[in-house]
Amino acid sequence: MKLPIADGRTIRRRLGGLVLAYRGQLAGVLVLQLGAAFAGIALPWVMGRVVDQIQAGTTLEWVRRVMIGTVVLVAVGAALSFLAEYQARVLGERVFAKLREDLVETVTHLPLSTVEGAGTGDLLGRTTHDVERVQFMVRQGISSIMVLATTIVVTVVAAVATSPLLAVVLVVEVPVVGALMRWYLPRTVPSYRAGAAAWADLSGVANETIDQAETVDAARLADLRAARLDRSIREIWRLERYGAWMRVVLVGCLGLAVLIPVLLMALVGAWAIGAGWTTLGVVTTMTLYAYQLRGPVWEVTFWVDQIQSSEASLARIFGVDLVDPDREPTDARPSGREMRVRGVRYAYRAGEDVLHGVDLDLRPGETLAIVGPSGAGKSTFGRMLAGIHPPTAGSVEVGGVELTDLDEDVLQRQVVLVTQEHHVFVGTVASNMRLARAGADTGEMWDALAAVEADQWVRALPDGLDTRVGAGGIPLSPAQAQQLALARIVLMDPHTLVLDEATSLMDPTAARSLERSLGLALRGRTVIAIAHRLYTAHDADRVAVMMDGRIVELGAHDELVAAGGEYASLWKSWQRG
Ligand SMILES: Nc1ncnc2c1ncn2[C@@H]1O[C@H](COP(=O)(O)OP(=O)(O)OP(=O)(O)O)[C@@H](O)[C@H]1O
Repeated sequence: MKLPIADGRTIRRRLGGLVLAYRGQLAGVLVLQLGAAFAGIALPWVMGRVVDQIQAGTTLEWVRRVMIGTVVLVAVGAALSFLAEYQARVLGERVFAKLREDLVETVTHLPLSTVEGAGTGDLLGRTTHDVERVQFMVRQGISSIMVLATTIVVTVVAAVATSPLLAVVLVVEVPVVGALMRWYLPRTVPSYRAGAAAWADLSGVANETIDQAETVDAARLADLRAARLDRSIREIWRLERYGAWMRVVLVGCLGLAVLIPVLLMALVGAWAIGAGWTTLGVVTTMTLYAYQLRGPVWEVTFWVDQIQSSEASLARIFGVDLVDPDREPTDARPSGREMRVRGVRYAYRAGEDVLHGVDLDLRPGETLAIVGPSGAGKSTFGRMLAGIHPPTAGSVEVGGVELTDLDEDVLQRQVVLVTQEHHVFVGTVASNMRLARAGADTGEMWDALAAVEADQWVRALPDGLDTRVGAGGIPLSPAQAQQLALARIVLMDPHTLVLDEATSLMDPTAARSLERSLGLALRGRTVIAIAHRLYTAHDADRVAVMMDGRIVELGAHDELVAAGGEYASLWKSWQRG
């Protein structure tokens, strides 16, 4: 399964939305650029007048005055250009920031099942490589394209006003440039798209290999992974080389094409002067206009190329938005803490159920251990109970409301999944805590840390809550990272917790101190413990035995042992060690 890719219409609609959102600033930039463009066309016009006046026999004083005026005009034009460029760059940065913020917002709310199905590599490629590819376009393209558009339009209008006849020469290059682009684009656009996908593939493979380095080492997969990376790199090399070759050809041909109007203007102008249709001054002005247009026309093709190459990346960035949500939250609010599971089924792949109609009623405040052999569906069921995956069929309700009808803020105050992976995010201790509740104040954070006995080591950090931790900051031990995660749970304050192997990866000493913290975090909450060691089950109020995606036994430890069923034999064999 791949993440969707946006079509041309969606890209235009999204870009149009961005432009609309910044229309005020855009209009401001446009006014400044128009001013700069008018100053730009004045110079050739003045030169033409000077030539005509000199021919007619003017005074040196007149020429001197005109030249001083021209210098002032150029200075004003330069100042306007600077302001326009500055404002356009600021605008570019704003639009790019908005694009990134929107993407982060979308990505952080993607249904987990979609991300898992598509693989994290694809998403990573879109949020890194594709964003990098469009950033040049958005940050610099906006200002450059606006400058080009205003310069070309104003210059052509001025040329038509100066000499409609000679202005025709200005457009002779249009069909030539058009033909070049028609040759170039259909050949390169598909390679841009393939290139974007190949880069995403490369980052996915590299990321997966680094992430799973231990597995790669253990299974001696290094050579296979290296060969896989080589394949990706070779494909990128092939596409990039093709793209570079096409650009070399295009640039060479364009260099000649943009010279056509300048040469032609001088030739046709000379002929028109000879025929008495125009003056040397007008031809001077028109030749200078043709010369001035050379750069912008060249640049337009550069930006058309950039737009095409960015379009492939934009299609992938905006495509993330097209993922269907796996739930539609409503305003419904639970009327109690009881959780009720009815007929829950789940399939990672269509038609292959790993849960086959599970029923369960949880009693508020109880501890329920779920035990069973590996692959029985315990973790999958835990994710249903925490509202992470909506069930394929059936329902999981809290206080009479389906978990998937609750919006994220409400859901995390009801039930939270605690896994064995506790990532420390780069940032301060406080920012790590505020992931649980953005508005938490310092007092609440200290209370939460104290609740899991983590306040002492946080106080001992150089800047307390404001100490930077994680990669690049002060490294935290696995136990500290897990305590931080538990403190986050205290901040979220859900009434129910699903624990999936919460302490199994710890070394025994760390595990004991952590279990104290865990015990403190669990106090007063309903707990569903996915138990991989049966003493967790022994201490629980009730035990559910899961086999092949079904709960086959449910009751207190002693009752189940006495009943002599599956649990009794599991318990016996576990006790034997
Ligand atoms: N992301 C996934 N994609 C596809 N199949 C999956 C995925 N996760 C689990 N499964 C499959 O679903 C079934 C139930 O797995 P689950 O992890 O829920 O069992 P478990 O009882 O928690 O096992 P364990 O104790 O080994 O963690 C297994 O057959 C497993 O291979």
